[in-house]
Amino acid sequence: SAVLALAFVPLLLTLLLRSRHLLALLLRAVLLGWLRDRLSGVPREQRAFQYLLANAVPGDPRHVLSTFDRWSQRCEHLSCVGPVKGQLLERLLCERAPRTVLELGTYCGYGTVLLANAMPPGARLYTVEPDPRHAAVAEKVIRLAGFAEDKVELIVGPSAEVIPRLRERHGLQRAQFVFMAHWKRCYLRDLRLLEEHGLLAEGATVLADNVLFPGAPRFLQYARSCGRYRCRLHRASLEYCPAIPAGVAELRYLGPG
Ligand SMILES: C[S@@+](CC[C@H](N)C(=O)[O-])C[C@H]1O[C@@H](n2cnc3c(N)ncnc32)[C@H](O)[C@@H]1O
Repeated sequence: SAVLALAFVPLLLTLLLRSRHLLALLLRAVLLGWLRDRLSGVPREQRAFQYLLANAVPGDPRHVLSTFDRWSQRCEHLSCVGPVKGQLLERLLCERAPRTVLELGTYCGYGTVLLANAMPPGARLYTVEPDPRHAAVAEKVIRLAGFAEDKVELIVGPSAEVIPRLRERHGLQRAQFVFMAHWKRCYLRDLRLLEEHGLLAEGATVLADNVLFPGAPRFLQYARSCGRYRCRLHRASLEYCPAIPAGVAELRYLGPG
């Protein structure tokens, strides 16, 4: 049995070597974050906001974003879209100039600030976050970056409850740009909800983050096969982890068909 056990050593080493970046992420983002939360009694999102307050220039969205990036790269990992995929978002927003933008999954407001900064003048952004603690941080970050309620509206609640009442309660007739960055298992359900409630404008862009890792295979399969979208996959790396490959799906809504 000792010989058998020894035979597994190279296999184990190979597995460890291959998944070293994932293990490092797990250690940094989950274990260390949890430990710091317990020791300090302050959640990491609040710690990030304190860093922003001390270092970011109020009213300067670009500076707010770069301060966030510094925090995530040097101090603690945050699951924000980050600067690399952020460039793709900015480019698409510039090209498409949407008047109405919807973000699912606000977290600390990084993506919200990035989107709001790249939208054309007069455009309106609705962002949805179910966790009240994250929403409280995001609200402060959005206002710190200089965006008022008439430009960016933060809606607290889970997407499945918020989407059906977006029109009546929040006045969103149709979204021309949707950024999905919440739980991957909700992507397909929420895309279908947006379709059912007629909330996607014809030609709308739906950008879905991290569809390869952690991954949203059913969403991708639906988007590619239902005939309502033109799909493109942008290969990138996971936020603040250049060694972990990731992908962003860009969907162009062709109409109900
Ligand atoms: C990866 S973070 C979003 C990052 C953010 N878009 C950014 O770029 O800074 C995912 C967020 O989705 C939120 N979330 C989870 N389930 C959700 C749902 N059903 N509807 C809306 N947001 C959800 C989580 O609470 C978390 O804050």
